[in-house]
Amino acid sequence: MSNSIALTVSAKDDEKTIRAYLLKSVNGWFEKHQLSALMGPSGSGKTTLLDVLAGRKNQGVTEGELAFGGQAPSRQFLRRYTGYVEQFDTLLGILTVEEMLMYTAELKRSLNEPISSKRAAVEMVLKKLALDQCKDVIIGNQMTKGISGGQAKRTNIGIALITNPRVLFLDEPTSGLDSYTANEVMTVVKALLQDGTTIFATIHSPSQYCFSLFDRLIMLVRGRVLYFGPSVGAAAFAISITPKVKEMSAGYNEAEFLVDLVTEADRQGKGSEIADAYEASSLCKENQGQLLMYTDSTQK
Ligand SMILES: Nc1ncnc2c1ncn2[C@@H]1O[C@H](COP(=O)(O)OP(=O)(O)OP(=O)(O)O)[C@@H](O)[C@H]1O
Repeated sequence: MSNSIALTVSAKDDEKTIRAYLLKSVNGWFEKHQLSALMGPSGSGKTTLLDVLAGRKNQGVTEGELAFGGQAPSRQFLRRYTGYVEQFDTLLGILTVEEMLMYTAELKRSLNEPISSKRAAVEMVLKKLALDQCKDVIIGNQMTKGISGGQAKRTNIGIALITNPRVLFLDEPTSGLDSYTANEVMTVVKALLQDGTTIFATIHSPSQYCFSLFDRLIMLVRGRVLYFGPSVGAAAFAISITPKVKEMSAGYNEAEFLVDLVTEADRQGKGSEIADAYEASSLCKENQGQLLMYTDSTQK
């Protein structure tokens, strides 16, 4: 749950140092067994919000309230129970997929855990991410061809899964993938919810199929929320509060049009107008009411 999250950094304005908002009044909640998307134009604050939620932001001043299961997260909690998958692969090209996961297990799981148990954890991750078929293939690099782009994304997710996180943050899990492979990766991610994991992913322009896999969506413009709610109905709502700077022509899917529309409106200087319209909407009031109930119930 996040309540009134704001992040400011120092910036220069006419030689004066001011506080600039990267995030402002960001409210929302994410539930287990749910896959939530974070969308918005480039530079709208998606990675920044993901970093704040995952406790990885060490620049600027963060304000507001952040709770996991009703409690403010400690550093240990975040390290033990959350996993973060960065946009760019952090894999060692000389290892095979299985070796990479085993290396991570040795590095991140308890020193006292027997090797057989670490091996079992690696096998489980290989199975969950449908990586068993390529477990003995070298990861590779620009010079030596190894596993495919989709397999590399899944291996990267596997690294985060090795410690059994309860909350998984994914930054652009489909970037650089063709739509078939992107859909395949997101189908595998969706299946991870069965264990009760909460998954939150930034995503740029998802295919219609990929968008349909998301349960909830939070959409940002200029570091402010313009939609928070179920992904079904998101497009209609966001389109209703966004100035009509372009038409939905044939060939667009809803999610793609939504991002293009908001980006175009923002480029025309109407970003704050859209965020104001969300804040004045009945949806925002309902969300605030729900958030209050969450806060009250966890404080009792
Ligand atoms: N330390 C900083 N000081 C000033 N501005 C910053 C700092 N860090 C990030 N920004 C700005 O904050 C904004 C949000 O950046 P962020 O990376 O979160 O955007 P994004 O929505 O993830 O973008 P993209 O889709 O292009 O990855 C950008 O305009 C960026 O330039």
